[in-house]
Amino acid sequence: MTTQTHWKISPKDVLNAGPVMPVMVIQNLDDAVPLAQALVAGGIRVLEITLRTPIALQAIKLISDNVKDAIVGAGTITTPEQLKAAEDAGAVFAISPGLTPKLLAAAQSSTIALIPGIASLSELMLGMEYGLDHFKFFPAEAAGGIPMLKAIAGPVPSVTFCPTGGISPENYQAYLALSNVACVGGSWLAPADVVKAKDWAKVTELAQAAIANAKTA
Ligand SMILES: O=C(O)C(=O)C[C@H](O)[C@H](O)COP(=O)(O)O
Repeated sequence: MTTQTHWKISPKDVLNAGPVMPVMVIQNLDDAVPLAQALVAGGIRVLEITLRTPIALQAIKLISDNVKDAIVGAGTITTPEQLKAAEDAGAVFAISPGLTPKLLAAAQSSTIALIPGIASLSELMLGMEYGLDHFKFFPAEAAGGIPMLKAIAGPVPSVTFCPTGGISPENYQAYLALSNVACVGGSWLAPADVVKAKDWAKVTELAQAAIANAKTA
């Protein structure tokens, strides 16, 4: 198995840093630092900033430079060019919704960790051929949810997942209880309306609740 010893952080450390990973869609650059600070204040260190908005790379740079306890990752990475841009902006890991041989190959020579998404056994096996054993499971609910993860644990027990897509306060504890799940991802931790209202206290409250309820899972 190839090991990515040159990555700034290991996918294992990213997925084990906490039970929940917020999927952040930042529309206004002014929101980037206060939103990240609010999540960190609530006990969440690993942040996924999606490349869904034009200012996402600037947001990654601002948060990396100004929120010292945050472990900053870029989401929605689909190409080697985006991986490079995320690396240049200061992200220490990248998450992709899926995987391609081109992206997997580019990650081998990147300094930042790639946590690619899979939704099938063949995609998983392709990622494993590149030495990976930590993946996003996306879109979790639509791609088979908990029964799918339990089924994968049969033939491939050595792989760990961060299920994302359709995860909510109602179902995340059941995912966390699975042997092959280290954390879950979701946009519910940074809801668009709460961010728009700049209600940072609410963001901290959501983070604290997610962590506290994960412990009782
Ligand atoms: O943009 C990306 O990088 C993605 O891959 C998708 C996100 O992780 C999910 O869309 C989050 O799903 P929800 O929590 O159901 O909103």
